[in-house]
Amino acid sequence: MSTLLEIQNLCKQFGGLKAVNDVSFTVAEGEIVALLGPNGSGKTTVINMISGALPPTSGSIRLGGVVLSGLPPHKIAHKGVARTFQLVRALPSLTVLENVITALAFRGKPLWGAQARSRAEELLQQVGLEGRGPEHAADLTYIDQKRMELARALAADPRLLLLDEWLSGLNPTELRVGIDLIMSLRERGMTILLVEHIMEAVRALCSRAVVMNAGTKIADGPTAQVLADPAVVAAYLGDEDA
Ligand SMILES: Nc1ncnc2c1ncn2[C@@H]1O[C@H](COP(=O)(O)OP(=O)(O)OP(=O)(O)O)[C@@H](O)[C@H]1O
Repeated sequence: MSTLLEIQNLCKQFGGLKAVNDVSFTVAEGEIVALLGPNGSGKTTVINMISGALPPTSGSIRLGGVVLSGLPPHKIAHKGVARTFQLVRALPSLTVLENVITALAFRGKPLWGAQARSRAEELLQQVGLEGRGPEHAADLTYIDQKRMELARALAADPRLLLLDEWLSGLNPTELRVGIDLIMSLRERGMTILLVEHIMEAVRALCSRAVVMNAGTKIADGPTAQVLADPAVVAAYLGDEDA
């Protein structure tokens, strides 16, 4: 497998706080990698730097060899990075179909009119919302909002999908559905970096895990091995909320 995402010596400083401290890791093409760590360990800050929401203090981020660090979010999106957020960010007054069509209009090669409509319907089918296009986004259940958010991220035809706690807040039945949906993306060859606190999902989905603690990378390897690592267990035990 060839390397798609390459993060080298990444740092982010907020005043006196080193939120991300010299972190390096890679994600290969077609792989699902978990980015783990107790609350406040710097995971979302890493995701924010990959997507361009925050500029790194130092270090580099490359996608397929192309440097992303320092570019604004829309340019990074056009180079193939899409993300979901911890809290769903949809357009509640629009229909489900319109929400996806809007995302198609903002991608690197925008789609319009009938082409956009047909691609949006295809994406809705892919996330399990077939035929639900005319419904108002505000009326969707939580899992369906999550599905729609995923369709909006996939509208960009990303090379790398960043899922920031996409599965959080789901009940056990919905969680199973969510895990299956991410598995179906993996079967289509999607490369995913996933921040997640639900270990059941991490074990089911991720071949590899990278663990952070207090801004520093403390483990990186096959998921089962990493989760059994005493340093990882100790980091989580030190965090009552995890
Ligand atoms: N914009 C910001 N300004 C100042 N400090 C920040 C900012 N964003 C994050 N931090 C701090 O950086 C540290 C890492 O936060 P981050 O949100 O990346 O952690 P996390 O691992 O994603 O946590 P969680 O699992 O709770 O989402 C925390 O101490 C946080 O308070």
